[in-house]
Amino acid sequence: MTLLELRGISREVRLPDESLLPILTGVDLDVAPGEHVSIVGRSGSGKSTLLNLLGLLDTPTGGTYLLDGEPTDRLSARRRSRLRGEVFGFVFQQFNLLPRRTAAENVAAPLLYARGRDYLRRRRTAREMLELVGLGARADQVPERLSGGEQQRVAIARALVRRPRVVLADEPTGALDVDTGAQVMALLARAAAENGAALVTITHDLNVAALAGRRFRLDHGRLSPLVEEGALGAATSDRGAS
Ligand SMILES: Nc1ncnc2c1ncn2[C@@H]1O[C@H](COP(=O)(O)OP(=O)(O)OP(=O)(O)O)[C@@H](O)[C@H]1O
Repeated sequence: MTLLELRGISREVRLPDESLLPILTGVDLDVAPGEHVSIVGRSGSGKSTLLNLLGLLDTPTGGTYLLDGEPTDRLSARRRSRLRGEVFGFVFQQFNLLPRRTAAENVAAPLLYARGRDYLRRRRTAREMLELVGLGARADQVPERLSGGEQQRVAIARALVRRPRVVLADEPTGALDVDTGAQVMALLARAAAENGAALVTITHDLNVAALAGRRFRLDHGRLSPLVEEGALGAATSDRGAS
C-alpha cells in the first residue's frame, strides 16, 4: 500500500509581470509506510516546494497527490489542516523551537491540540520522546542552553510526539557541523524507524541522503532516481553552489 503518491505534479507561480515560473514539473513519487526516501538537489531546484506539497502546506497547480489513495485536492481546508497535524511531523533546518519554553514544553506543544488521553498524558509523552533522542536529562532546559545538535534533537522529538506516519525533514543538518549533522541524521533515521514513521529527507548533502533506502535527485524541478556514480558526483559538485 502506498502512503504518499505524487503523479505528474507541477507547481508554478505567477510572477509580478504575469508570466508563469515553473518550479516543479511532472514529479512522480511514491512513499510507502515506514520507508526512508531522500531527495538531493542544488539550491533553488524546488526541494522546499516539493516538501511543502507533500506536507499539505501548499497545493500543486497540476497533477495528482494521493494520500492513502485519497486525492488531496478534494479535501476541505479543515480536513487538510487536521491531516497535516495527524499524518506529518516536520523537522526544519533552523529547529524553530519556542525560545522561552523548555525542551519538554517544546516537545509537548503539538499535543496541546490533541484530545483525551493524548492531551492528558502530553508531559509524560514529551519526556519519553526526549529520552528516545538521548535528552531525558535536559528536559527542563530552554533552547539557548542547548547546543545546535541538541536543539535539533529536541525538534526531532517534537516531530515524533504525535506518532506521525511521515516525518518530512527539510535540510535537517543544514545548521550543524559535519560530525554533529551525521549523528543527528542517524538519530533521526533511527527514531523515525522505531516509531514506524516514513521519513522524507531533502538535502544538498549526499552523506545525509546516503542513509535513505531510496534516493532521488531534483534538478530544475524534475525528479529522477539518484543511482549512478556519475549522478552522485554531479550532486556532490552542487554543494558549493548551495
Ligand atoms: N512564491 C514564489 N514566487 C516566486 N518564486 C518562487 C516562489 N516560491 C519558490 N520560488 C522559486 O522557485 C525556486 C525553487 O524554490 P525552493 O525554495 O523550492 O528551492 P530549494 O531547492 O528548496 O532551494 P534551497 O535549497 O535554496 O532552499 C527558487 O528559484 C525560488 O526562488
